[in-house]
Amino acid sequence: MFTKGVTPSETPYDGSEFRILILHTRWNLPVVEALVTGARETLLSEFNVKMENISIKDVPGSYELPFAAQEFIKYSDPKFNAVICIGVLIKGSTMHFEYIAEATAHGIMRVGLDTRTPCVFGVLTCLTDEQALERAGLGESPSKHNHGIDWARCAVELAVRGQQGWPS
Ligand SMILES: Nc1c(NC[C@H](O)[C@H](O)[C@H](O)CO)[nH]c(=O)[nH]c1=O
Ligand SMILES: CC(=O)[C@@H](O)COP(=O)(O)O
Repeated sequence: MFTKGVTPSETPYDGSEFRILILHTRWNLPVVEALVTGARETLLSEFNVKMENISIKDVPGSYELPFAAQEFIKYSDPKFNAVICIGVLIKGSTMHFEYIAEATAHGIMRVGLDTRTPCVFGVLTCLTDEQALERAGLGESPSKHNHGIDWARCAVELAVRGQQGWPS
């Protein structure tokens, strides 16, 4: 078994001039907060994003992430180079989870495509609490890993490539 996560790019990406929005839910907040910390610390330490250029905003649940991301992108000036949407969905006993997971994934994708601002899908879709803890780097599992780290890497890479122009 290996720890899942994105290997850092061989290209040393510089995020020192970027403005990044971390938009997170208040559902399942203890797990979400660990993911936000993982993303924020990676932006600061691995990519030199300036503290004052990281905005952290919250919404109630994952279903609200796409709409809020769209509005923040539309009304922010100067604009964000990337948005990291963070939420944690945990399966309950109804179909609620399936509808929200599907809508949130499609919504975040749509906001990214429509606004041409990279929108990272930082939403865990877990069947158990333990799965969520493990993927936020919490709990006792030996293979625990904080996916916020991966989402920060993803955001900066896409922001750099957007700035350089994709064909290059
Ligand atoms: N059950 C979870 C939710 N549900 C709430 C919805 O996301 C939404 O806020 C509500 O339906 C109002 O529009 N949200 C999560 O982020 N995680 C869950 O496990
Ligand atoms: C509408 C809700 O948040 C809730 O009733 C959904 O229930 P479950 O998470 O058990 O599917």
